[in-house]
Amino acid sequence: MAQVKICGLSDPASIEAAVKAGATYLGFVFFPKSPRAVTPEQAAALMAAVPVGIAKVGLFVNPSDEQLTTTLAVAPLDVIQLHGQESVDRVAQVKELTGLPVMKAIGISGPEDLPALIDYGLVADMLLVDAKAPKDAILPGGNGLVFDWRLLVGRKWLRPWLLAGGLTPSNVAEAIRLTGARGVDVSSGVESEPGIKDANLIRSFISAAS
Ligand SMILES: O=C(O)c1ccccc1NCC(=O)[C@H](O)[C@H](O)COP(=O)(O)O
Repeated sequence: MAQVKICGLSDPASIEAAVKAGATYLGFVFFPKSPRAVTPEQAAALMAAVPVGIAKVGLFVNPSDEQLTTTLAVAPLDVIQLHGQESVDRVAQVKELTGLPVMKAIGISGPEDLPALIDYGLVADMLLVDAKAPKDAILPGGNGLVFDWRLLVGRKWLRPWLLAGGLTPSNVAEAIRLTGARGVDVSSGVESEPGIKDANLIRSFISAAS
């Protein structure tokens, strides 16, 4: 079974569904422009119901040191996900500052984006390989866009990685088969509308990724 990260959780019922269905990672979005955004206090309350052994991932976009430290003072995160234009050096700084593993998101739209997988793979603990957001997008992720999975076929990886971008209960099994991904991430593919997770879709997605 592939590891599954359900991203953008903001209500207790969805967290319960994800936990019971066997999610490995639960993602909490600390980016105010997102319809999935939570405050550190809201995240802390939601995380109280998460069993030990399931990683609580905090998603940040170009965070300042202050945003990271004030969030961590309230919300007990296990992993930091960086989903902005953070440089390789900044990834290293965030690891040092927080003492936590960092998952760096890499946006892919074509072969020209693949070298970043090596550059960031040298410093990040994990990679999240996602569809690159359009230039005019409000959100750098969570847009339900698929990239050409064939770009990843046969690739040797320096680090553990999750496949993301437009995954749904209907296409996740084929995405895993084609890319060999051992982990997958989903947000909008398990929502009934932007920011509203659907427990049935969460269960279907995790079952299909098994
Ligand atoms: O989901 C968001 O609202 C979001 C906002 C800002 C930066 C990143 C965001 N999501 C990142 C994720 O990890 C998503 O799960 C990933 O992009 C896949 O999203 P989707 O294509 O909707 O499944």
